[in-house]
Amino acid sequence: MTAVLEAHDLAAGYGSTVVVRDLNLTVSPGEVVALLGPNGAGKTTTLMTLAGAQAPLRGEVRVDGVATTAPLHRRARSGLGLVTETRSVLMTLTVAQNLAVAKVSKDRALDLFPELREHLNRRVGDLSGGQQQMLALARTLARGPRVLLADELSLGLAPMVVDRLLGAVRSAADAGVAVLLVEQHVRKVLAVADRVLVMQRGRIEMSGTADEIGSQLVAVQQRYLS
Ligand SMILES: Nc1ncnc2c1ncn2[C@@H]1O[C@H](COP(=O)(O)OP(=O)(O)OP(=O)(O)O)[C@@H](O)[C@H]1O
Repeated sequence: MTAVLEAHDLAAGYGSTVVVRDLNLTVSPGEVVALLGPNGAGKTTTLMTLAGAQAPLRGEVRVDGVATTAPLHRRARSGLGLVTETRSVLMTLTVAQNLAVAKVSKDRALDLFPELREHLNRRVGDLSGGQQQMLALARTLARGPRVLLADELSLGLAPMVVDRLLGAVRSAADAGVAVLLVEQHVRKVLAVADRVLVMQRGRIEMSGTADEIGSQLVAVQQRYLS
Protein backbone atom coordinates (compact mmCIF):
# COMPACT_ATOMS: atom_id res chain seq x y z
CA MET A 1 0.00 0.00 0.00
CA THR A 2 1.26 3.51 -0.81
CA ALA A 3 2.58 5.46 2.14
CA VAL A 4 0.55 8.52 3.09
CA LEU A 5 3.46 10.05 4.95
CA GLU A 6 7.13 9.57 4.23
CA ALA A 7 10.47 10.93 5.36
CA HIS A 8 13.11 10.72 2.67
CA ASP A 9 16.76 11.19 3.74
CA LEU A 10 15.50 13.72 6.22
CA ALA A 11 17.67 15.80 8.53
CA ALA A 12 16.01 17.99 11.14
CA GLY A 13 17.06 20.23 13.98
CA TYR A 14 17.39 23.76 15.19
CA GLY A 15 19.44 26.42 13.42
CA SER A 16 22.74 24.78 12.53
CA THR A 17 22.25 21.97 15.08
CA VAL A 18 21.33 18.72 13.36
CA VAL A 19 19.31 16.58 15.78
CA VAL A 20 17.87 13.96 13.40
CA ARG A 21 19.74 12.64 10.38
CA ASP A 22 19.41 10.16 7.50
CA LEU A 23 15.81 9.51 8.41
CA ASN A 24 13.77 7.33 6.12
CA LEU A 25 10.37 6.16 7.22
CA THR A 26 6.92 5.49 5.82
CA VAL A 27 3.50 5.36 7.41
CA SER A 28 0.69 3.72 5.44
CA PRO A 29 -3.08 3.69 5.89
CA GLY A 30 -4.20 1.25 8.56
CA GLU A 31 -0.89 0.89 10.37
CA VAL A 32 0.43 2.11 13.69
CA VAL A 33 4.14 2.81 13.56
CA ALA A 34 5.73 3.41 16.97
CA LEU A 35 8.79 5.59 17.32
CA LEU A 36 10.70 4.70 20.48
CA GLY A 37 13.91 6.05 21.94
CA PRO A 38 15.49 7.57 25.02
CA ASN A 39 14.99 11.18 26.07
CA GLY A 40 16.64 13.54 23.63
CA ALA A 41 16.84 10.97 20.81
CA GLY A 42 15.00 13.29 18.44
CA LYS A 43 11.51 11.80 18.41
CA THR A 44 9.62 15.05 18.95
CA THR A 45 11.83 16.82 16.42
CA THR A 46 10.99 14.08 13.91
CA LEU A 47 7.27 14.38 14.52
CA MET A 48 7.24 18.16 14.36
CA THR A 49 9.19 18.13 11.11
CA LEU A 50 6.84 15.56 9.59
CA ALA A 51 3.90 17.69 10.73
CA GLY A 52 5.28 20.81 9.05
CA ALA A 53 5.77 22.68 12.33
CA GLN A 54 9.44 23.02 11.45
CA ALA A 55 11.25 22.90 8.12
CA PRO A 56 13.65 20.02 7.38
CA LEU A 57 17.35 20.88 7.27
CA ARG A 58 17.78 18.38 4.43
CA GLY A 59 15.72 15.84 2.58
CA GLU A 60 11.99 15.68 2.03
CA VAL A 61 8.70 15.05 3.72
CA ARG A 62 6.32 13.43 1.24
CA VAL A 63 2.56 13.21 1.50
CA ASP A 64 0.98 10.71 -0.88
CA GLY A 65 4.38 10.39 -2.52
CA VAL A 66 4.72 14.10 -3.29
CA ALA A 67 7.28 16.32 -1.54
CA THR A 68 5.66 19.02 0.57
CA THR A 69 6.88 22.13 2.33
CA ALA A 70 3.39 23.13 3.48
CA PRO A 71 3.21 24.47 7.02
CA LEU A 72 1.34 22.65 9.77
CA HIS A 73 -1.99 24.50 9.39
CA ARG A 74 -2.15 23.59 5.69
CA ARG A 75 -1.20 19.97 6.35
CA ALA A 76 -3.88 19.90 9.04
CA ARG A 77 -6.47 21.05 6.51
CA SER A 78 -5.49 18.27 4.15
CA GLY A 79 -5.92 15.50 6.71
CA LEU A 80 -3.05 15.57 9.18
CA GLY A 81 -3.92 15.31 12.87
CA LEU A 82 -1.40 16.12 15.58
CA VAL A 83 -1.83 15.37 19.29
CA THR A 84 0.91 16.25 21.74
CA GLU A 85 1.56 15.78 25.42
CA THR A 86 0.56 19.39 26.05
CA ARG A 87 -3.17 18.67 25.44
CA SER A 88 -3.87 21.63 23.26
CA VAL A 89 -7.41 22.06 24.53
CA LEU A 90 -8.86 25.38 25.64
CA MET A 91 -8.89 25.21 29.43
CA THR A 92 -11.33 28.08 30.10
CA LEU A 93 -14.01 26.72 27.75
CA THR A 94 -16.33 23.77 28.31
CA VAL A 95 -15.95 20.44 26.54
CA ALA A 96 -18.87 21.31 24.24
CA GLN A 97 -17.38 24.71 23.45
CA ASN A 98 -14.00 23.13 22.67
CA LEU A 99 -15.69 20.85 20.13
CA ALA A 100 -17.68 23.74 18.67
CA VAL A 101 -14.62 25.98 18.33
CA ALA A 102 -12.80 23.14 16.58
CA LYS A 103 -15.86 22.74 14.29
CA VAL A 104 -16.06 19.02 14.91
CA SER A 105 -19.19 16.95 15.30
CA LYS A 106 -20.10 16.51 18.95
CA ASP A 107 -21.75 13.18 18.15
CA ARG A 108 -18.66 11.90 16.43
CA ALA A 109 -16.43 12.96 19.31
CA LEU A 110 -18.76 11.31 21.83
CA ASP A 111 -18.89 8.13 19.75
CA LEU A 112 -15.12 7.95 20.19
CA PHE A 113 -15.14 8.83 23.91
CA PRO A 114 -18.65 8.38 25.39
CA GLU A 115 -17.20 9.11 28.84
CA LEU A 116 -16.96 12.77 27.86
CA ARG A 117 -20.75 13.10 27.58
CA GLU A 118 -21.34 13.73 31.27
CA HIS A 119 -18.67 16.45 31.20
CA LEU A 120 -19.92 18.34 28.14
CA ASN A 121 -20.76 21.46 30.15
CA ARG A 122 -17.77 21.41 32.46
CA ARG A 123 -14.81 23.74 32.10
CA VAL A 124 -11.96 21.75 30.61
CA GLY A 125 -9.53 23.16 33.17
CA ASP A 126 -11.54 21.37 35.86
CA LEU A 127 -11.24 17.95 34.21
CA SER A 128 -8.55 15.37 34.92
CA GLY A 129 -5.48 15.17 32.70
CA GLY A 130 -6.85 11.96 31.20
CA GLN A 131 -10.20 13.55 30.34
CA GLN A 132 -8.41 16.52 28.79
CA GLN A 133 -6.33 14.21 26.64
CA MET A 134 -9.42 12.21 25.62
CA LEU A 135 -10.94 15.49 24.49
CA ALA A 136 -7.79 16.43 22.56
CA LEU A 137 -7.76 13.03 20.84
CA ALA A 138 -11.53 13.03 20.26
CA ARG A 139 -11.31 16.47 18.66
CA THR A 140 -8.48 15.38 16.36
CA LEU A 141 -9.99 12.03 15.38
CA ALA A 142 -13.50 13.46 14.92
CA ARG A 143 -12.09 15.54 12.06
CA GLY A 144 -11.43 12.28 10.22
CA PRO A 145 -7.70 12.66 9.62
CA ARG A 146 -5.84 10.45 7.16
CA VAL A 147 -2.66 10.69 9.23
CA LEU A 148 -2.35 10.92 13.00
CA LEU A 149 0.89 12.00 14.65
CA ALA A 150 0.78 11.52 18.41
CA ASP A 151 3.59 12.65 20.69
CA GLU A 152 3.52 11.09 24.15
CA LEU A 153 -0.20 11.55 24.39
CA SER A 154 -0.28 9.43 27.52
CA LEU A 155 2.48 11.23 29.42
CA GLY A 156 1.77 11.20 33.16
CA LEU A 157 -1.65 9.53 32.84
CA ALA A 158 -3.04 6.54 34.72
CA PRO A 159 -2.53 3.10 33.09
CA MET A 160 -6.27 2.64 32.42
CA VAL A 161 -6.45 5.98 30.65
CA VAL A 162 -3.36 5.13 28.63
CA ASP A 163 -5.05 1.89 27.52
CA ARG A 164 -8.16 3.85 26.55
CA LEU A 165 -6.21 6.41 24.50
CA LEU A 166 -4.02 3.84 22.78
CA GLY A 167 -7.10 1.69 22.11
CA ALA A 168 -8.75 4.63 20.36
CA VAL A 169 -5.59 5.17 18.31
CA ARG A 170 -5.59 1.48 17.30
CA SER A 171 -9.27 1.69 16.30
CA ALA A 172 -8.53 4.75 14.18
CA ALA A 173 -5.80 2.81 12.38
CA ASP A 174 -8.15 -0.13 11.90
CA ALA A 175 -10.51 2.31 10.22
CA GLY A 176 -7.72 3.34 7.81
CA VAL A 177 -5.81 6.15 9.50
CA ALA A 178 -2.00 6.09 9.17
CA VAL A 179 -0.56 6.54 12.66
CA LEU A 180 2.91 7.49 13.90
CA LEU A 181 3.10 7.23 17.65
CA VAL A 182 5.81 8.41 20.04
CA GLU A 183 5.37 6.79 23.45
CA GLN A 184 7.28 6.08 26.64
CA HIS A 185 5.08 3.14 27.66
CA VAL A 186 6.97 0.56 25.61
CA ARG A 187 4.94 -2.51 26.53
CA LYS A 188 1.64 -0.74 26.00
CA VAL A 189 2.69 0.66 22.68
CA LEU A 190 3.89 -2.73 21.45
CA ALA A 191 0.39 -4.03 22.10
CA VAL A 192 -1.13 -1.58 19.60
CA ALA A 193 1.71 -1.05 17.09
CA ASP A 194 2.31 -2.90 13.84
CA ARG A 195 5.87 -1.72 13.34
CA VAL A 196 8.45 -0.20 15.65
CA LEU A 197 11.35 2.15 14.95
CA VAL A 198 13.97 2.66 17.64
CA MET A 199 15.76 5.98 17.51
CA GLN A 200 18.98 6.85 19.28
CA ARG A 201 20.96 10.06 18.89
CA GLY A 202 18.90 11.13 15.91
CA ARG A 203 19.14 7.94 13.89
CA ILE A 204 16.91 4.92 13.48
CA GLU A 205 19.07 2.20 14.99
CA MET A 206 16.61 -0.67 14.85
CA SER A 207 13.29 -1.47 13.26
CA GLY A 208 10.96 -4.41 13.07
CA THR A 209 7.43 -5.61 13.56
CA ALA A 210 5.99 -5.14 17.03
CA ASP A 211 6.29 -8.92 17.50
CA GLU A 212 9.96 -8.92 16.52
CA ILE A 213 10.82 -6.04 18.83
CA GLY A 214 8.64 -7.50 21.60
CA SER A 215 10.44 -10.84 21.43
CA GLN A 216 13.76 -9.13 22.24
CA LEU A 217 12.36 -6.42 24.43
CA VAL A 218 14.74 -6.77 27.36
CA ALA A 219 17.79 -6.49 25.09
CA VAL A 220 16.26 -3.56 23.17
CA GLN A 221 15.46 -1.75 26.41
CA GLN A 222 18.95 -2.31 27.81
CA ARG A 223 20.68 -1.25 24.62
CA TYR A 224 18.54 1.67 23.50
CA LEU A 225 15.92 2.73 25.98
CA SER A 226 17.56 2.82 29.39
N1 LIG B 1 13.76 24.25 20.38
C1 LIG B 1 14.94 23.63 20.45
N2 LIG B 1 16.08 24.28 20.24
C2 LIG B 1 17.28 23.67 20.29
N3 LIG B 1 17.44 22.35 20.57
C3 LIG B 1 16.32 21.64 20.80
C4 LIG B 1 15.02 22.23 20.76
N4 LIG B 1 14.10 21.26 21.04
C5 LIG B 1 14.82 20.13 21.24
N5 LIG B 1 16.14 20.36 21.11
C6 LIG B 1 17.21 19.36 21.25
O1 LIG B 1 17.05 18.36 20.26
C7 LIG B 1 17.40 17.08 20.79
C8 LIG B 1 16.25 16.13 20.53
O2 LIG B 1 15.11 16.56 21.25
P1 LIG B 1 13.67 15.92 21.05
O3 LIG B 1 12.72 16.65 21.94
O4 LIG B 1 13.36 15.82 19.60
O5 LIG B 1 13.92 14.44 21.60
P2 LIG B 1 12.90 13.37 22.11
O6 LIG B 1 13.42 12.07 21.61
O7 LIG B 1 11.54 13.74 21.73
O8 LIG B 1 13.10 13.44 23.67
P3 LIG B 1 12.04 13.52 24.87
O9 LIG B 1 11.55 12.13 25.03
O10 LIG B 1 12.90 13.98 25.99
O11 LIG B 1 11.00 14.50 24.46
C9 LIG B 1 17.72 17.28 22.27
O12 LIG B 1 19.13 17.32 22.38
C10 LIG B 1 17.11 18.61 22.57
O13 LIG B 1 17.85 19.28 23.57
